[in-house]
Parts: sequence; structure tokens; C-alpha cells
Amino acid sequence: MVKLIDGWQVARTLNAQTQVRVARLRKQAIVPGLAVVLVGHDQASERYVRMKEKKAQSLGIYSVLKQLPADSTQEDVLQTVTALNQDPRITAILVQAPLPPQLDATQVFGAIDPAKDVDGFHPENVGKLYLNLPGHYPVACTPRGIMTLLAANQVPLQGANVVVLGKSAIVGKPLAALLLNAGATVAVLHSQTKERRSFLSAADVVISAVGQAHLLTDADFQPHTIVIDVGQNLDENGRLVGDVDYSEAAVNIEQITPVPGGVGPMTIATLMQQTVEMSEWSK
Ligand SMILES: Nc1nc(=O)c2c([nH]1)NC[C@@H]1CN(c3ccc(C(=O)N[C@@H](CCC(=O)O)C(=O)O)cc3)C=[N+]21
Repeated sequence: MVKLIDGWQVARTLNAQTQVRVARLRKQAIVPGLAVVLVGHDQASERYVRMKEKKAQSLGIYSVLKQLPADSTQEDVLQTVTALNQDPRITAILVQAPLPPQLDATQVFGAIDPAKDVDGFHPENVGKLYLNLPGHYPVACTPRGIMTLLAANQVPLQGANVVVLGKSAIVGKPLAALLLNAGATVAVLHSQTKERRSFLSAADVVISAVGQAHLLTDADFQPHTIVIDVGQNLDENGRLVGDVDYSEAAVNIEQITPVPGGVGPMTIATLMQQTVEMSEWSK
């Protein structure tokens, strides 16, 4: 019997804590302010951005959306970021990925004030994470949310073999750093990886962030594997599914995060958590 890891439940608890922290800040006349920059009209991105705005508002966070046309130039986007850097009402800035192909995403993320970089994508914050420096700095929200979810489910990481599938700057790489910092043995697999099977057959925890429906099935895992599914894919029937195909009858998967209701809600809850923390850190 597969046990589902309930992301909605952990997200609810985290959001309730965030709401209390926002109220505490507001009593000191400090209002956390989240700006989301959305370039173009990608349907999934528009949906995610709306969910973020709604959640922010329900927790008492001031929220603004800067929507730019799909054919924006690098200068247009940089100007928007600079204005938000200088806006005292804005304490947290998120530039929604992916950006249209004419834009240099690395330069855009690097233009965000590191103290307002709620996604943790700025090289300064990435470097701090990589070095496991002490102190307060933002970390990519999906990886941090996954760490919270693992901790809430008492999944041991010290000395555990963890396989991460996907090496993106948004999920795979920062997640690998967090896991290493937590004492796990980490393998990051990607499209050029040979012998995926041998890595999976030694994995205690598998985290898939590839974005491909039906990529993995129960037969790919060894017994008692804990699976974190970061995929957000539409299947042949237009249903939202993760990267892992499984049924209740799965024998190797011990616990798994469902899609929807697993990692997704944790990403947004962590974004809210980090928005509030950045206001607390800069007091
Ligand atoms: N700068 C930046 N930061 C991000 O954090 C970021 C981004 N860009 N670009 C896109 C990805 C994707 N992402 C998701 C957030 C929530 C759900 C989520 O809540 N999913 C729900 C289902 C949502 C639905 O109903 O469609 C779930 O899995 O239960 C999914 C995906 C944040 N991202």
C-alpha cells in the first residue's frame, strides 16, 4: 500500500504560521510586499501567477503583478526589475520562469536586489546556498518546500542515498545543494545519464523534476523508496499528472507526493514564507 505525502496539509500549516507572522509585522507597520513579473502569456505561468497573488492576498501580503508583453526587450525587463528594486513597498521580487527566448534569464535574475530575491536565483544567494553559509538568505522555493515536506514526514536524510532527476537551476541544482547540506549522498541524473537503473536501484529517496508524464513507474524503484514528484504535466487526457505513473497496488513505492496536492502547494507556501522572512530579516 502506497502512502501519500499530503502537500496540501503541510502547506496549510505553513500558511497559517505565515499569516501570524504577517500580522505581527503589520502591528509594527511593516507590510511584506511581493511583486511578480510575468513576461508573455504562457497559460501555465498565468495560472501559477494568479495562484500566488491570491495566496499572498489571503495571508495579508501586499501583492502586485507586473505583466509585460511577450516581445519585451532585455532593457524593458531590466527596467521593470530596477524600478521594483527601488520601490520601498516591494520587499520581494519574483520573475516568473521561463522567460521568452530573446531574453537572458541569468542576467535578469542577477539584476534583482539579492535582499529582494525571493526565489533565491541571484548568483549571490545561489553561492551562499552552495557554500552552506550561515545566516539568512533566500533559497529556491520548490527545493526548500521539498525539504520542509521531507522533514514534516520524518524522512531521514543523513547518509541516505538520494537521486535527483533533472539539473535545472530552479529545482535540480539548488535541491542537490540542500540535500548535500543535510548530509545526504546525492546523485543528480539528467538526459545524458547512462545507467539510470543502477542509480535508482540504490536510492532511498527519488526526486523527479523532469517534466515528463509516465517517465517512471513502480518497477523503476527498489522496495521502500520514498518518491517526491515535482512534475506538472498534462497527460493524453489533459489531466495534470507528475513524472511517476503508479497505482495503489505499487509494491516498491513506500510513500509518494501526489500531483496535484504534493510539491505544488508547498512551492507557493514556501514563497509566502520566504516573502515574510525577507521582511523580518531586513527589519
Ligand atoms: N520564478 C519562478 N519561481 C517559481 O517558483 C516558479 C516559476 N518561476 N515558474 C514556474 C514554476 C512552477 N511553479 C509551480 C507552483 C505551484 C504549483 C502548484 O501549486 N501546483 C498544484 C496544481 C496547480 C493546478 O491546479 O494547476 C499542485 O501540484 O497541486 C505548480 C507549479 C512555480 N514555479
